[in-house]
Amino acid sequence: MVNAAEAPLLAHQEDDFDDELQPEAADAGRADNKQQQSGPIGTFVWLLTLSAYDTGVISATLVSVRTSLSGRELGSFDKSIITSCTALFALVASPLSSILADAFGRKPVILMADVLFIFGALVQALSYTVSNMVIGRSIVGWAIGAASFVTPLYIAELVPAAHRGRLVTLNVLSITMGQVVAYVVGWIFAEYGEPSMGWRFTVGLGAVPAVLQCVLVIFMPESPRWLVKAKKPVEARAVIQKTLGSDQASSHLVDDILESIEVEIIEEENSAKLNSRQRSSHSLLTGWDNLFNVPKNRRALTIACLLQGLQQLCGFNSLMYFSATIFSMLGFTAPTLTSLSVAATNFVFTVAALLLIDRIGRRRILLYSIPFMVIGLFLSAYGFRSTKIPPAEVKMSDSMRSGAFIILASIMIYVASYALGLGNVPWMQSELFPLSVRSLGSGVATATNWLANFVVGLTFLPLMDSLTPSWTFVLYGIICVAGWFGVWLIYPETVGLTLEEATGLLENGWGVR
Ligand SMILES: O[C@H]1[C@H](O)[C@@H](O)[C@H](O)[C@@H](O)[C@H]1O
Repeated sequence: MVNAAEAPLLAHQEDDFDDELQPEAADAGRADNKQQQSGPIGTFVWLLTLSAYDTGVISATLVSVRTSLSGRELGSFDKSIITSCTALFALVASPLSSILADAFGRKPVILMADVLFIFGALVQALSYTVSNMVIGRSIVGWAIGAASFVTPLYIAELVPAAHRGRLVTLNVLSITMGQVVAYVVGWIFAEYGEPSMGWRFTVGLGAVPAVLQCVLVIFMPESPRWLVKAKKPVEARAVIQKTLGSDQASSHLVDDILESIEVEIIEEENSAKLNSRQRSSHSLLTGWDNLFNVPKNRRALTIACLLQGLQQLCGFNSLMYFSATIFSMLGFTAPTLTSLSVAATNFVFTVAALLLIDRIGRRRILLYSIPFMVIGLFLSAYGFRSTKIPPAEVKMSDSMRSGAFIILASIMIYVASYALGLGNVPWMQSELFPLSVRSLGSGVATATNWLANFVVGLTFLPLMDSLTPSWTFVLYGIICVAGWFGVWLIYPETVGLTLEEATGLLENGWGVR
């Protein structure tokens, strides 16, 4: 997802910048944060859960749809396409929305995403054929791609400096939280709703946070950074004044902040010009050239793509999307409730990770947690092997039940260890890149994430059918083992380093000692 890509980048870079230039400004910002957190921006940040609702909602939907689409039970192919088209369109939409956000501002793009969320939710809720559902999920994919890119960017540009550093944290938290909400809603409608209608409410409810966000956005200001870039300093000034709270913000402080934004934009433009002159190529290509041909940038990109690719290819989202399908196949009587444990464990251990990550370190937390993912995957493979999957009409025997519980327990081990490491660490990607290629590098790594997400969503059920469930889980286990060696070989520890030190590590090699 492009979501966390830009946010941490701006967070760190502007944190340092503001703190260096005007200590009092940063202090005032910090004091002001406490007020901001509970204000509209706090609400706004939590509305980020919006894009995640739509990734979590599919699990319960797939088992509740039954024959309401195209008048037949969904096959593996239907389920795979319905699920993965969302990731595919998100992948295309995020780079496009970054162009729109530069041309027209952040607010119009957020509004556009909200309209797409509402429209997509309605199309899904009113679908009577598989292809209509695919269209609805694809529209939502566009919305997710745009929202996950522009919302954190907008918040990062709007909130006072000291608040921004928390954005990576909040972002992953709100994603996993959105998935929990979607699972709970899915479960309630699957259990208590009218069988052929419940799922329609589950997907349709995706429109509600979008409507709320629309209303909120209309009253929020445009990003001051974008306004300065668009040569509208007077409007930018008014926004800064407003976000600082008019009583505290002396005009001196507002001028300082405005000036710092202007200086930064001029520096960016100058360095872009200089680069393109030095390399005598078109400026659009310079960034790419820098990213691929400067060894330390190439190393940073390799690491970021390895981590993002591994985050998806380890198979986690196949559980996020299909856990209810798996648990109903295993004969659990309330599969949507059982699968809620996946989303809830993911959320709880994400919270734990965020408390631990700065103490244990990124490299170390990955090296410790991935082996437990492998254990969880191999144990579930064993569980699947020793459990005969009962035909739908046959009641479960005790041995079947204990096999099913082994699978459930090992999936929990896997999910918890995923959430502790791989679920979070890749989103710290921006700290690997120097400023000149930070945004581009994070964007490419994020695209790798969506691409791998798409591949996993598309192939999971066909793999379960053709390879058997056991071998599918073994395959994910092997990918994790390979990934562990990759991390061990090339991912240096960056915890506790300044951004310059972190990017400096990759100057003459991988920086792994
Ligand atoms: O960091 C997030 C989180 O782990 C989510 O639970 C998962 O669905 C996303 O794909 C991932 O990017």
